[in-house]
Amino acid sequence: MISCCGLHKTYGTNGASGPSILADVSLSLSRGEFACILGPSGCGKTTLLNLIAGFTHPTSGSLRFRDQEITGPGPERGVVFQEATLFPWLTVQKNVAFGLHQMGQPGKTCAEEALHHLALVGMADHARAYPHTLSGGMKQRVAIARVLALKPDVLLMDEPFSALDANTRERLQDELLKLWGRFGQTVVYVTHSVEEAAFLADRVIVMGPSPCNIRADKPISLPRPRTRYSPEMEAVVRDLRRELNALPCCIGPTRVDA
Ligand SMILES: Nc1ncnc2c1ncn2[C@@H]1O[C@H](COP(=O)(O)OP(=O)(O)OP(=O)(O)O)[C@@H](O)[C@H]1O
Repeated sequence: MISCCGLHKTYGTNGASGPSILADVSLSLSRGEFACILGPSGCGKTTLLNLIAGFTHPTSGSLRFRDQEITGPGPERGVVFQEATLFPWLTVQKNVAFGLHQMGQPGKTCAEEALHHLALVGMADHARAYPHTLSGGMKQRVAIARVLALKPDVLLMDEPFSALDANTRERLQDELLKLWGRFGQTVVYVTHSVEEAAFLADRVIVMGPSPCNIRADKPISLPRPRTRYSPEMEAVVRDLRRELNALPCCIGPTRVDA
């Protein structure tokens, strides 16, 4: 579904090479796979996600979605950010319908589809509410409904639940897994939480700094549905923590000579 081969990313200015943000990252993701990306702050997790989303371009290397070079964002790759970026002047339903309108669907279909997807995330009763009246967890549900309404093949999620309290985070993780079980998207989920990665992922990709690239790629073979607190889960968490503890702290990108 997604393949990155020898990806390098630098942010240069005026033609000069800037710091090396990603160095030789290669990764293949299969259809329906749930991959978590784990790693210390600043090791390039969001940069990798943004490249797959098409928000930014690799300096070199190849990046493909279904064998086509990724040249920009597309509805087949939906993104959920850490903070729900809803339009404050639109109701919840209109926020979800917005992307469908943009894709040229008729108004009635957009409204119905929006309501249907709000129901999937338990927000249908709030369809007429405005974003400022919602809690953080509710806003994130709407953001997920908005992305799901576009029926993406890939869900790119950048620490989507990290700003929420522990109970809400766990509830939303459960709901995300139910939606994923139902629709089978490929999910790339960036997190700082070892426990979250162990609970959600089929596969955990550990990134490290200096140079920023992939250090480990660990299949998580725990059966689903998973129990958060079990000896098997604790063993996976310990193993992931060992991987992370072996990494140096990220002290910023490596400067590349111009
Ligand atoms: N637009 C940009 N211009 C220049 N440098 C950037 C840009 N975006 C990110 N960086 C740098 O790239 C490096 C990786 O950032 P990135 O956000 O991908 O890391 P991360 O692993 O997601 O970090 P965190 O876990 O803290 O969110 C950082 O050193 C950051 O300063």
